[in-house]
Amino acid sequence: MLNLAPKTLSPSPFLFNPIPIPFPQNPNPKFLTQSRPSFKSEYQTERGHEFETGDTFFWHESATGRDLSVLAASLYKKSKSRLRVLDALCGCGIRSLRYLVEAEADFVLANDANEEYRRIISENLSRVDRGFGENERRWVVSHFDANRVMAERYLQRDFFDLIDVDSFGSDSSFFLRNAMNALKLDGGLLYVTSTDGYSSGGHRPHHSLAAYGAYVRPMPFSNEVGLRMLIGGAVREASVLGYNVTPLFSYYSYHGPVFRVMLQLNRGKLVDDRYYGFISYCHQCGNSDTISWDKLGQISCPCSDSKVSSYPVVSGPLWTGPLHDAAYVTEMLNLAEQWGWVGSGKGTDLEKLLKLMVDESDPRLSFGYIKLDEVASRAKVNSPPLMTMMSTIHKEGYAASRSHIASNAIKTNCPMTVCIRIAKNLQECHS
Ligand SMILES: C[S@@+](CC[C@H](N)C(=O)[O-])C[C@H]1O[C@@H](n2cnc3c(N)ncnc32)[C@H](O)[C@@H]1O
Repeated sequence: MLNLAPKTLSPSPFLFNPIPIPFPQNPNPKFLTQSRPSFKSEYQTERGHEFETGDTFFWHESATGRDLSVLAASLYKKSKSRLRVLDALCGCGIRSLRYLVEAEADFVLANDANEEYRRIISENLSRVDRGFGENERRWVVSHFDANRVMAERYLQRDFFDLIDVDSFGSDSSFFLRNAMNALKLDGGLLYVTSTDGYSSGGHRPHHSLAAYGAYVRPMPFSNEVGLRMLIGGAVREASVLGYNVTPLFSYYSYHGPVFRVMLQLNRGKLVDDRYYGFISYCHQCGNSDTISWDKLGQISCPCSDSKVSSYPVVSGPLWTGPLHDAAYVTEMLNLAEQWGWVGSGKGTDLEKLLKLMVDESDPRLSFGYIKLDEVASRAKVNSPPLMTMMSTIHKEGYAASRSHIASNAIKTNCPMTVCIRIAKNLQECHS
């Protein structure tokens, strides 16, 4: 039986072989050597926590991504009364610190392959249990390749409730199999990241095929495709292991750009092909659709007279199901309000984001989003005002919501032809 009690500092007593892997052997050296964001100050404050960043890889633009994961982790702790976290690529350790303080994690293993970060991570985490004896510490720092840490935890049957794989700049698919193996599979959480805007934009389909198992073509809602590509890759990997995946929230940020998804894994039902399939986009008429596996040979588009159209381009397989669990996101919003992060007329970006995520979860909405610039260009009118467009779409009996991904776009089940007609009418009314 493993002792979960707080341990001394690295090298981690959890690991089979406490000899760190030297950098050149790291399987992903490109990631370690890439240029890092620089800051004037070596100290930062986030949600009231002061911490040192020094020369570590730290982006304050990722604060919202950290807020979201801490909220989800805290809800998990409240429902399961336990929370063991692996912060597998921890940088300066800010996430580990926040999981310990805000989500009240019982234990955090803060790992970063870069040994030069040892002092900074340890000092940042020392602030958490200040006043406690060394034996009462809830955290351990290690410096190994993340895949190695996860594989060793799995072999020791020492599982985590939450694994955070912040693989900024590299493919999280590289870590997925080991992360899933090291996760508790009665609802354990896996937070994964991609910064692969080229692949989601359809600019390197062979790479997206290799990394995420999806051949991705250019589509106007490519940033949502990026989230679906990331989830789809995890769905495929999980189903190999006999697990199913539920996205709790999916977050796109244009800083990077970064795609982050919080996935819940459970044993049992394998990949649900209702939610794992193909997406088509017709450049001719602007309509998009999902295509199930059994309809792959019969792709046509409403704008085409012929049975088999040459117009739609197809990407996939991707996750085609809901991007968020609306109930979970609502609980996150309530918790954020309790913590004073939102509410009282503050109208914070986090509040707007969480509310948009709930709106986006309306089951009547189709995947993707329609950019109003595209509607305007097809209708040959000026770009229609977003709120007027949405209310007119509602009046016509369709569902519509704003998108957290693109500010001048709507998610809707309204066909492009109807959007074009509405945009033309709006222009006529105002001229
Ligand atoms: C995006 S940064 C982490 C940022 C941090 N999670 C935060 O929120 O501030 C990625 C980190 O992963 C580390 N890293 C790169 N490859 C790794 C690997 N294979 N295993 C473990 N850590 C790795 C890098 O040293 C870098 O600090």
